[in-house]
Amino acid sequence: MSDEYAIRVQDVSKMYKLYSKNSDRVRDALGLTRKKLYKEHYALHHLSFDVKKGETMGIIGTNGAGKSTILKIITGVLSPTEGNVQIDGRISALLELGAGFDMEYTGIENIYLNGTMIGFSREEIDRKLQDILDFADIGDFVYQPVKTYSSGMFVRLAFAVAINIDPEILIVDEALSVGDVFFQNKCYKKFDEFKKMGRTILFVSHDLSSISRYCDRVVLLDHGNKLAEGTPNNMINLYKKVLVHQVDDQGRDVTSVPADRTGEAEPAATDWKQHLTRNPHCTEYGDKKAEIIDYAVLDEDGIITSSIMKGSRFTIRVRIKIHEDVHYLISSYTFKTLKGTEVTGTNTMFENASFDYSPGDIKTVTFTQEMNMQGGEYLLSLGCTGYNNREEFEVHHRLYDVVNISVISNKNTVGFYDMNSVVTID
Ligand SMILES: Nc1ncnc2c1ncn2[C@@H]1O[C@H](COP(=O)(O)OP(=O)(O)OP(=O)(O)O)[C@@H](O)[C@H]1O
Repeated sequence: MSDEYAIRVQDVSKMYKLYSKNSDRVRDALGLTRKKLYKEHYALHHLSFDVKKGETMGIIGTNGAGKSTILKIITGVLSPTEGNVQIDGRISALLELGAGFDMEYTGIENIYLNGTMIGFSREEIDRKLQDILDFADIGDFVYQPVKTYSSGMFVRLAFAVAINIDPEILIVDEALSVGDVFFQNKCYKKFDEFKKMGRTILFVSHDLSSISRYCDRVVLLDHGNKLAEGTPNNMINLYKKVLVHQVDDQGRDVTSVPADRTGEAEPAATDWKQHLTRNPHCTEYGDKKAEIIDYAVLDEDGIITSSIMKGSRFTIRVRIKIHEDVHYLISSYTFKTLKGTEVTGTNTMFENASFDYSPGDIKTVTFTQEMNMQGGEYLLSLGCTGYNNREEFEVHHRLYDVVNISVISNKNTVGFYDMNSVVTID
């Protein structure tokens, strides 16, 4: 393999045999029949990509896309059905929580166990021990069996071992999401140091902000196939379309989404919401004198999506059917954190956007604004309320926490909101 590459994945396929009965598996294993007793399931299909030395490569894709499978093949935990993988450099992998750890052993014993598995001598591990303990920062718990650890402590120790044994290639699968934010921050700092030292990182995550912030290139997998490979932002945009089924198996756009930006007459019937996953725990109520019949969240390219890049303009669109004579109608939206704190929101009354309507009308309300919330997960609520002719407040239709919106960010500040400070230093 040329010196340029740390990892070369060449035409790798992984097929699992799926048996409908356990007895079929046994009969097949014992060679008792010539009949094919299983269905073939390809977790990976002719996958090829290269990771250059010094690169941070991300792998993204929906659940079951094959991300963990390719990492396990690269680290040698699984063997491919076809194809091959070439590695140049000492690998340290942080895959599933617990892989390579013995639950009955203490933290210290596991450090030695892992170190020796990777090929270090006891003396070498002795020299690294303090760094590992400092990084893990789990105090006296290192003397306890790891089965007593919380998942957070566990990942601290596992990451501390993985990163401090001086690997040339670091492979991380999602595990960081378990730690608290400060520990995550410490790990990402270590990533930066690592990158500066010219080391290679292969990184799987559902956290698109981290992918955007740390990766040089990204491979997008879907159902075991490589859909595309490219810059983080291009791949994240394509992934957002995969999430709402707007690409074919070659990564091409296949749906023209009806929520238009052209100002043409609105089509009578829309079904934007089918492109978004509705929160199964959404609370819905109201007298339905006016009803929210459809809604969409669109990114700056007019694509319906539940992931918005921080700093970009985006749109919330709501279609309301007016069933009865209502006096003063208000359409609103609110973003909340997953813990239920309201972060921001507005409505047509605050925005002085009153509108005329009559029973039987369908109105589309469009809110367009810049996404300035921090990277993270939020719940969007929509409302259609108003005042009757006695000036009493009425709730016509509310969809509380109807969709989960991810804000993707490669810069975070403190709190919920970014004031976009301009900093100068004299
Ligand atoms: N031991 C197994 N036997 C059969 N099928 C398997 C096995 N392990 C994984 N698969 C299948 O292989 C496919 C890829 O799985 P993999 O875990 O690599 O996906 P992933 O992209 O890492 O998903 P996630 O994001 O949910 O972790 C899935 O369809 C999964 O069901």
